[in-house]
Parts: sequence; structure tokens; C-alpha cells
Amino acid sequence: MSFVTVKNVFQTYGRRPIIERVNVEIEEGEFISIVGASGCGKSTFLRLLLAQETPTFGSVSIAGAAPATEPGLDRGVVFQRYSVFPHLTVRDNIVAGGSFRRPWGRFFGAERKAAMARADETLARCGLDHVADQYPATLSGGMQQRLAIGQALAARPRVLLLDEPFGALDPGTRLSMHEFLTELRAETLMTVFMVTHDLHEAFKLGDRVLVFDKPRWDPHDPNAYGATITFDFDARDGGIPFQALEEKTHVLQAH
Ligand SMILES: Nc1ncnc2c1ncn2[C@@H]1O[C@H](COP(=O)(O)OP(=O)(O)OP(=O)(O)O)[C@@H](O)[C@H]1O
Repeated sequence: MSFVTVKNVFQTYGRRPIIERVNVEIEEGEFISIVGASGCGKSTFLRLLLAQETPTFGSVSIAGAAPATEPGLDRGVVFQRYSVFPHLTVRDNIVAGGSFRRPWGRFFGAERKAAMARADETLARCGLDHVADQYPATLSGGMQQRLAIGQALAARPRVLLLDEPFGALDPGTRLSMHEFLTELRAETLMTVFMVTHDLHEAFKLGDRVLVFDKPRWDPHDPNAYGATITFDFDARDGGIPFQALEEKTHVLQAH
């Protein structure tokens, strides 16, 4: 059985369908990139995996059970959009991220020392070691976002959900975060779902790229139908070259 199974899922807000007939199976350790037009339900899909919402119809299961409503020891889901703690220093924010997996949520004595050392490693990887003792409010927006990503990764979750995690970062920082995430995946068996608007990033990082789109469209009522997964690309080993995709969609017949 697959690690994550999404079976015939529909999600409707009021009378408006957002996603419909979504079926997908994910193996543990896969990196799933999710792309699609704005407003077609990508974040809604992540919320269903997080159990922040329950589907109007259909089912979601993770490791053979409905996803727990709280991130826990058994299923360390951490969502990138959880904001950082303003009253903790940058280093303590990372330590706190790592402690989410503990039943009492705190480290003491030698364990705390080890947690601080691990936090310093994560901070160096995120390029935040020089601001370890500062508070988040003193950081730029991009640095705060890097801290949020570092905090999420510090918990070493079994499933990591990322909603446009690198969208606000400058190109250089973005590349180093790609490397960081790739290294971390090599070290853990983490399953990753990442929503991105950057196709190149989607194919570079993902094992698979899921495309959300509306297969049915009523020009008189654009909200009449929901979106579903219209493509499931295998992006391993370089995947389908990004350019080839573009060319294919723009092929004109010579005659
Ligand atoms: N709780 C809610 N109640 C009603 N409508 C909602 C709710 N959450 C989202 N929506 C609507 O559902 C649609 C899908 O939203 P969602 O955020 O999942 O899309 P998205 O694909 O992630 O978009 P983007 O790429 O712009 O982030 C949007 O039109 C949004 O306005």
C-alpha cells in the first residue's frame, strides 16, 4: 500500500467546487512538486493532507490512517507557514522546531547542548549563523522566511509540506536552499509536498510534478467546476526537459 493515498477527493466551499475527483498515490520518500494556476486549489490540497480540513467527499490516508489533526511524534508534519516565535532568538527558534517531536517539547542538560549544536548546524546551512542571537523582528523578510524553513526542517518531519517556500527569496539564497533541502532529503526518508509557481524549480527538486488544472471550464461561470490533477510527470533523472514541454505545447503544423 502507498504511504499517502488520496482517493476520489472533492472539496467544496459553500456551493463552489474547488477540487474534484483527485486520486493520487505517493510512496514514502518521494518529493512531489505541485504546480498550477493561481486559485486552483493547491493550498487547499495541502490543507487536506495536513487535516486542517476534511474533504467534502473522498478520503486521504497517510501511513494507513486518516491524517492526525495535530502534528505528533508518529507523524511529524510541519507546515512551512507556521510563523516563527517572536520572543525567541533565532537559535532558540530552531531548537524549538526540533523539540516539536518530543512529548514534553523541551530539551534539558546534555540533550539541550546537543540540540543547540544541531541548531547551529541548521543555522549555518540556512546562512543564519551570524544572527543566531538576534530576535526575528531584526531580520529581513527573506531571512525570516529562511528561519521558518530551517525551523520546519529541524523537526525532521516524516512528511514536509511546503507552500511556495522559496518564493520570496533572492536567486542566490534560493539556490542554496535547494541544496540544503536536497542534502536533507538524502539524509532522511522525508516525503515532501512542495507547491511552487516556478516550473524549473518543480522539475529540479521533484521526483514527480503534479499539475492542478480545471479540465472543464464554463466561460460564463468560471467557478462552476473545480480543479483536478491533470498531469503526473516523472521528473527523476532530470525528468522531462522543461524546454521540451514548452515546445510541445507550442508546436504548429507546417501545413
Ligand atoms: N476557507 C475557504 N473558504 C472559502 N473559499 C476558500 C477558502 N480557502 C480557499 N478558498 C478559495 O478556494 C480557491 C482555491 O484556493 P487555494 O488557496 O487552495 O488556491 P491555490 O492554487 O493555492 O492558489 P495560489 O496559487 O494563488 O496560492 C480560491 O479561489 C480561494 O479563494
